[in-house]
Amino acid sequence: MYLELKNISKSFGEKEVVKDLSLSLPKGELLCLLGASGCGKTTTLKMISGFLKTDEGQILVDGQDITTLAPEKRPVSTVFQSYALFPHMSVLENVIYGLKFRGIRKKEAREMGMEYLKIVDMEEYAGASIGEISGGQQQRVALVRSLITKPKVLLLDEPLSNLDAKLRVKMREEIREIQKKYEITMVFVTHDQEEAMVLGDQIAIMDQGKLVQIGKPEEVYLHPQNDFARDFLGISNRFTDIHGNTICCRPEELEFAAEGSVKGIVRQEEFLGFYRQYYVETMNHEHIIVRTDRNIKVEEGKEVQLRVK
Ligand SMILES: Nc1ncnc2c1ncn2[C@@H]1O[C@H](COP(=O)(O)OP(=O)(O)OP(=O)(O)O)[C@@H](O)[C@H]1O
Repeated sequence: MYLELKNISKSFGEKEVVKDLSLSLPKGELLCLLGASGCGKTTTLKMISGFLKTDEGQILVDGQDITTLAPEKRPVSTVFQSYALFPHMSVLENVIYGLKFRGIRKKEAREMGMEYLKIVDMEEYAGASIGEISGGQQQRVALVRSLITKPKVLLLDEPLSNLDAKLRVKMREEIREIQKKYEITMVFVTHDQEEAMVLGDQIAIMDQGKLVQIGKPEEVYLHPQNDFARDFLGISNRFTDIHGNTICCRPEELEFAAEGSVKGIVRQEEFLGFYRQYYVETMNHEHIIVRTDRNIKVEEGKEVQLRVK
């Protein structure tokens, strides 16, 4: 494995924020670290980058134990949520900043910088100041600034959270494309489940400092190991059927039927373009979300029965 976290833990005072966390990632894969606010994602990332010391455990990159190395000695680079670009420098100067400390001559560094700006289609902005470029463009600059030092592992801490919904989708596609093309090993922190599913070769779900499950998006979605993973990744229903059994299923796994396993009343209907979403209240006052083909139209207030497909 290329990146290995072995039983790492971190406490702040009495509070244990990361608890005995182990995970590994092959070279060239993108891992999405997914979890609710405060579950320890950023703390985990900071331990990999070296900005925080681990209390326990080991971190290995490409077989090298980096647990006690200073941040600048680690073959790791981070793209922060705030981008952390230098406002008084031009785009190009920002991109080549990290090369200064590597003994690369200015001329060569500038040539490299232009090459990297080309990757994200930004070479014409080389001389612009940071304030003159848009949020999406700043994101691109932050990305290539981290890539230019050729880190073995690139860490991204909610890098898209400052962008509007449309740009987020565009930028995540760009990041994925670059990641695949250059076979970069990445850890991408997000609390957006859709982002995690689209981007990740692997998804690691964290809860209260612990790893709940790690696997391919499909694996985690279709075979959640426990209730937390099921509820966290995608929408999940839990209700009691007419035989008294507890049923857990996804909205798309249910359909309206003449004779189903649960009865209820349609409380709300939503048209979402390529599907319809229904909110059904059962006789036991449990709430179920159902997603159907958009051609299936049921009036609000109607009594219905549902069946697991
Ligand atoms: N330097 C610190 N000192 C004390 N407590 C801290 C420190 N850094 C983080 N914490 C606490 O550790 C917990 C985990 O924080 P962390 O930033 O890792 O969470 P997160 O999963 O990245 O959350 P978010 O999605 O909101 O960024 C939080 O309760 C936070 O308040």
